[in-house]
Amino acid sequence: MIEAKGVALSLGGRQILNDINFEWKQGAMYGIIGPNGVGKSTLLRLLAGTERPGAGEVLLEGKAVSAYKRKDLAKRVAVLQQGGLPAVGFTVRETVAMGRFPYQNWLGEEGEEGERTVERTLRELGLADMQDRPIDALSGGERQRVALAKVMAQEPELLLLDEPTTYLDIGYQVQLLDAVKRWQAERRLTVVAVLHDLNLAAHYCDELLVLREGKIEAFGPPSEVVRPELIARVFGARTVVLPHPETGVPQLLLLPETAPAESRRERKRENG
Ligand SMILES: Nc1ncnc2c1ncn2[C@@H]1O[C@H](COP(=O)(O)OP(=O)(O)OP(=O)(O)O)[C@@H](O)[C@H]1O
Repeated sequence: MIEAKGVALSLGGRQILNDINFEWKQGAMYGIIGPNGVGKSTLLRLLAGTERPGAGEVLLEGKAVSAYKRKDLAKRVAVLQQGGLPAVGFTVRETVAMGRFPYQNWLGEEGEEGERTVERTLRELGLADMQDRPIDALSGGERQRVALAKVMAQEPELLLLDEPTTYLDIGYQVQLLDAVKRWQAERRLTVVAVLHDLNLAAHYCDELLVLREGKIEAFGPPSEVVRPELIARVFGARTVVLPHPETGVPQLLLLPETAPAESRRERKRENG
């Protein structure tokens, strides 16, 4: 349902992405991973239609993303970006209701269906109790939940997430991704997420796309992609990969050059 065909893009005279091809189906969760500056957010912008490819095309349901009218595209595609909320002056409820803009008439009205969707979304994300609070009086984690609620209220078929867990503590990270995953399963939503945390990516994504030097280095389920050789080639980091003791999902442990102080002390004791 979302396809990239020979997509290439140069920015500022530099080739950022080249020969990107994939065909992603409805209802799955895809992760985009790769080192800093490799073009992950750029690829997300191409999928969202906010950037146009220099060559090739991005197709949504067989039609070029750029050929959709703005409101039609917004009914199908929602983007959760860092800092994607208005700065001040709106309550939680008003902010979530902004997600309904593709369904409103030119007076900004929609009727009962919109109200019901906002209510349900506030409830599902545990925001009902704080719906009248101004968003500038919320913590970073709470704001991120409001941002997710806003895109959920948009009821898209395709949800694009750009590093959604940055700045969130581990509790909020899991809570946010669990909410996305639940929603994805219930509504056969397609999710594409740029994630830096490879362990979270392996847990939540059905398939991972690995970018290296502007091209697709690997694509497949986490069990095929999260391997020490590939991680070393792409990120230049030494790692150990172990199956999660409860889920079996591959999880990475970093192997820094310097041993931690505790294990140095341990070895010293062993050596007398
Ligand atoms: N408007 C622009 N003009 C010129 N270069 C740009 C522009 N936008 C992005 N770039 C460059 O394109 C490259 C890819 O940027 P992008 O933000 O897509 O990387 P990323 O993989 O998401 O990085 P990170 O992991 O650091 O967030 C970077 O080198 C960036 O400096």
